[in-house]
Amino acid sequence: MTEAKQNAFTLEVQENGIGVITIDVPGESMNTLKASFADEVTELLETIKANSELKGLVFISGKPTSFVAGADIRMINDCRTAADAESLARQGQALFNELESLPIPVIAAIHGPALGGGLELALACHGRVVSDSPKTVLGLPEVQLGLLPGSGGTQRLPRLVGLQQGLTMMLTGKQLRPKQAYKLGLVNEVVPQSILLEAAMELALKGKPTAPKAKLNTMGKVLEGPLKSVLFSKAREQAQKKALNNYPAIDRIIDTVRIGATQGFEAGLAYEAKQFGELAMTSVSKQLRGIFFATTEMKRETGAEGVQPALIKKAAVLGGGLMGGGIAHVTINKAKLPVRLKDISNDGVNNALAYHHKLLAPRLKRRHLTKAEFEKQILMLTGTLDYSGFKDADIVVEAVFEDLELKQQMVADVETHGAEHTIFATNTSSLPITQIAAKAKRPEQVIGLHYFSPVEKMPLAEIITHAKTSPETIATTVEFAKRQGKTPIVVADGAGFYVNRILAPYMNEAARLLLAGEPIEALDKALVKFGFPVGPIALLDEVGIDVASKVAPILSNELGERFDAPEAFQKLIDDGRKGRKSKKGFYRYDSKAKGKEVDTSVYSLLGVSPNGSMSTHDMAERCVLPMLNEAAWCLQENIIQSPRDGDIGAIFGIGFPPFLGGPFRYMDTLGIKTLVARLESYAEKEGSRFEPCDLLKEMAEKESSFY
Ligand SMILES: NC(=O)c1ccc[n+]([C@@H]2O[C@H](COP(=O)([O-])OP(=O)(O)OC[C@H]3O[C@@H](n4cnc5c(N)ncnc54)[C@H](O)[C@@H]3O)[C@@H](O)[C@H]2O)c1
Repeated sequence: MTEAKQNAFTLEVQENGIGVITIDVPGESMNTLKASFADEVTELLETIKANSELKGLVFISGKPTSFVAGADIRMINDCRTAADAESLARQGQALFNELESLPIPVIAAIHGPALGGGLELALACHGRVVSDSPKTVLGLPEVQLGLLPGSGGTQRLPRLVGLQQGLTMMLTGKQLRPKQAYKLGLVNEVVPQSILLEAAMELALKGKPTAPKAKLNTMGKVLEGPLKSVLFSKAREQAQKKALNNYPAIDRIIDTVRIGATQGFEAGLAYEAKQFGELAMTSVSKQLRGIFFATTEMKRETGAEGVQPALIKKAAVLGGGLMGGGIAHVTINKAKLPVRLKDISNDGVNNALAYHHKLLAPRLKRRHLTKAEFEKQILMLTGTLDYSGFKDADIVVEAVFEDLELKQQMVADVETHGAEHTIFATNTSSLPITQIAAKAKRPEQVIGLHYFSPVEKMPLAEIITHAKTSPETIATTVEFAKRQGKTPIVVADGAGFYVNRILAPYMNEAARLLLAGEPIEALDKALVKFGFPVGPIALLDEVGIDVASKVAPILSNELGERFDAPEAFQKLIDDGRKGRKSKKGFYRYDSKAKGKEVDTSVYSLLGVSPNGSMSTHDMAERCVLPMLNEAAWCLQENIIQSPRDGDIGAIFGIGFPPFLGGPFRYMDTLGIKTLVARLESYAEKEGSRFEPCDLLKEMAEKESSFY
C-alpha cells in the first residue's frame, strides 16, 4: 500500500461557516513555501470557490513556533535563467492575486515569524491578526539575500503602510514586532495567542476589513504631490549611502515601488517579477544565498559528529571586564542560564553587573521584556570574589587578563573548586590553548571559546580545540555558544586562530600604506568601498593600537616574517595612543572633533607626509590580497575545517563583505589562477610576504576552485 501524500494545506470548515486553512509543511520544523504547492493551492481555491456556504477563510499555521518563515530559497537555486526565476515569481503572484480576489473575507492568523513569502501571503489576505508573543515578527528580508519580494510584496506593503514605511522595511529587511506592526497599520489586531484563531474568525465574520489605518490613500496623495521625487531620491540616497552601490537589490526595490505607484498594481507586479528574475541571477544574490545555506547548515551541526552535547544548567565567568560582562549578559539573556561571576576586585564584579543592567534596561523600556522578566534576568547574575558557587557550574568561561601563567592558574583553580565535569573555556585572543591546558589535570575539558567585542553584538564565536580536547567538550561548547545566539566555527589551535590570523596581514598592509604616505581617510574609504563596515585604520583605533601591537609579535614568532608589523608603530604606543579607549589614536575623539576627523598630528609622529596618490582599487587590493592568501594558508594547515567555515568566520567575525560571499567564495570569483598571478606580481615588487601559499599554487595549476 502506498502512503497517501501529505498535504501542506488542509481546509476544515467550522460550525460558524469559516474555513480554517492550516499550513503545516510535512517533514519541516518551520513552514516554507514551495513552488510544488501550486497545484495543491489551486485545487484548494477551487474547492473554496465551489462552496457557497463559506462565510470566510482563516490561514493559520500548524507549527507551534512559526507562521511561514518565507519561501523555500532552494527553489531559486534551481532556476537556471532569469526567465525561470521570473516565471517562479509570476506563479506566486497569480496565486496570491486569486486569493485576494476571493469574494469572502480572508484573514491571516499569525503566531511566530511571518517573513518574506510568508508575509506576502498574509498581505494578500484581507486582514491580519497576530499573537502578542515575542516570537511573532513580520518582515520582508529579501534584500538581505540580494533579492526583492517577488510575490506582490513590493506592491501590497507600501499600499498598506505607506510609501516611506514600506520602503524602509524592504530596504533594510527590518522585522517588526506585533505592536510596531499594529502602529504602522500592517495588522488589524494584536491578541494573546490563546485566542488567535477565535479573533481571526470573528474578524472574518464581520466582513472584509478595510485597511486598519486607512493609509491606502496616502500613497496616491504623496505621489501626486511635489514630494514624490524627493521621497524616492531620498530613500535611494540613504540606502545606497549605507550599501555603497554594492547591493543591486536596493535600486530595484525602489524602482519597482515607483513603477507600481505611478503605473498601477499590474504594471508593478510585472516589473517586480522581472526584477526578481534578474536579481536571482546576480553574483551578489548567489553569494548571499550561499551564506544563508551555510549558516542554516551550521545550526544543525554539533561540532563533533555523532556526539551529543551535555546539558548545561549553570555557567560561570571569570573576569568581569569588557568581555566577561558581555559574556555573562548573553549567557543570561540569550541562553537563559544563571551565571556566577568571579573577579579579583569589587570593581570588576560591579562592572559586569552594571553592564548587564545597562544592556537590559532599554529592553525593559521598549517593553521587549516584562518587569518580572527584567528582574529575573538581573538576579540571574551574581558576583563573587572567591570561588563560591562554582561547584555546580557546568562550564566556566575565562576572560581574565591576557597572561599565560594567570590563565594556567585559573585552570587549576577551576579544577579545584568546580565539579569533575566542569568545562574550562578560555576567551584568550592570542595564547595557544595547548599551553593554557599544559598543566591541566583534565586537559580534555579545556577548550578555547573566542568571542568578539562587543560580545552582545558580534555573531561569531571561534571554538578552538587542542590535541586533547574531547569530542564531548567540543559538542557541549558548540551547543553553549549556539544558545548564546552565536554562530560557532570550530578551529584548530594555532597563533591567532583563524579570524585574527587573517586580520593581521590586512591591517599590517594598511599600516604600511599609511607609512608610505597614503592618507588615513583615503585608506579607510578604499576598504569601506570594497565592502568592509569600517576601514582598517579606524578598526585599529577600535581594537586598540596597544592590543594589536601585543598580538603582532606573537604571530610573527609563530608564523614567520610575513606577519612582521611595521616598527614605526611603537612610536604611537610611546605617545600613549591606544585608540578610542584612550581617546587618542589615528582619529580624534576629543569633544571638538567634528564627526570622523583624522588626528593629523599622527603623521608627524610617524614621520610621514600624507601625499600618496594610489587609486582606491590598488589600496584595497593590496590590503585584501594578503588576507585572502592567509585564509588559504589556514585551510592548508587545517586551522579551519572548510572554505565554508572560513567564509562564515570572516563575514561574522570581521565583517568581510557578505555580498562577496567570504574570502573563499571571493577567491573563486577572482579565479585562483588570476589571484596567484596578482600575489606573485606583488611579491616581486613588495616582498615575500605576498608569496602565495602552496595550496593556492597547486589549485592554480589544476585550475580548481574551493566550491
Ligand atoms: N577586548 C577584546 O576585544 C577581546 C576580544 C576577544 C578576546 N579578548 C580576551 O578576553 C580576555 C579579557 O579581556 P578584556 O578586554 O575583557 O579585559 P579586561 O581587562 O577588561 O578585564 C579583565 C578582568 O579580569 C579580572 N581579573 C584579573 N585577574 C583575575 C582573577 N585571578 N580572577 C578573576 N578575575 C580576574 C580583572 O579584574 C578584570 O576585571 C583576555 O584574555 C583578552 O585577550 C579580548
